[in-house]
Amino acid sequence: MKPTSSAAARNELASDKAAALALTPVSRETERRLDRYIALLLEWQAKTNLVAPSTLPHLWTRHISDSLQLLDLAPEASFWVDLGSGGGFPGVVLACALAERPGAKVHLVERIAKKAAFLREAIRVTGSPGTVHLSEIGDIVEKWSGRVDCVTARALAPLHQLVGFAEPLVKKGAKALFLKGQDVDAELTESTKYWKIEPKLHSSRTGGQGWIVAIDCIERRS
Ligand SMILES: C[S@@+](CC[C@H](N)C(=O)[O-])C[C@H]1O[C@@H](n2cnc3c(N)ncnc32)[C@H](O)[C@@H]1O
Repeated sequence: MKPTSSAAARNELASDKAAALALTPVSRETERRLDRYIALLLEWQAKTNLVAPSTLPHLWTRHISDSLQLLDLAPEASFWVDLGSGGGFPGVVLACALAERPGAKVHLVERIAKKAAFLREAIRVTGSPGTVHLSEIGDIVEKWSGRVDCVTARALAPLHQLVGFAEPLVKKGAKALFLKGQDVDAELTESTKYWKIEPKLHSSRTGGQGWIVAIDCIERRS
């Protein structure tokens, strides 16, 4: 798909944007930031695979709304850590949405240099409160010293691994919010072999078979 060269593709994306903003409304300022982010993502997508090409016509509903819906599950959270940010979902979207909240900050952790470079550029062009860490997740979460209210991950790893990644941050008081697909029950069963957790499941507002797993407390089984 070549969205910028096709009027039909532009129209499709515009109607997808309208559907997404009806589902997860944002302020005018946030919408402008998200527009800049999407424009950059489409530019970079030609040289770096940031999202699955099949999802390009539905960038707003599949990726932007999917990310924005997390805000309602942690309305007071100002300090976020997004693990394995890739093309910026949900991290960059959250940073765009939190830009008007004084003092808010989103940390984005990504181990691939090219993707981290994209994330830095996305934070710059959107003027959002984000910091990109080019790092392995394991290296950074163990020595995290700042405040963290919420830790997120999407399309990163099976749930039992995500719980392990998030454990040091949840022990510091963070709530974990993981975006998961239809196999969430099997992933929860597997996770409880290794971890004592009391997850809350929220069905995704973006349709399909998606779930958000919210976890406030993590203890390793001995
Ligand atoms: C499939 S992508 C998902 C990206 C994004 N969260 C999304 O939903 O579109 C997973 C990303 O996590 C990064 N990643 C995987 N394991 C990681 C690790 N141990 N430390 C840091 N980044 C990691 C990968 O480089 C990749 O960019």
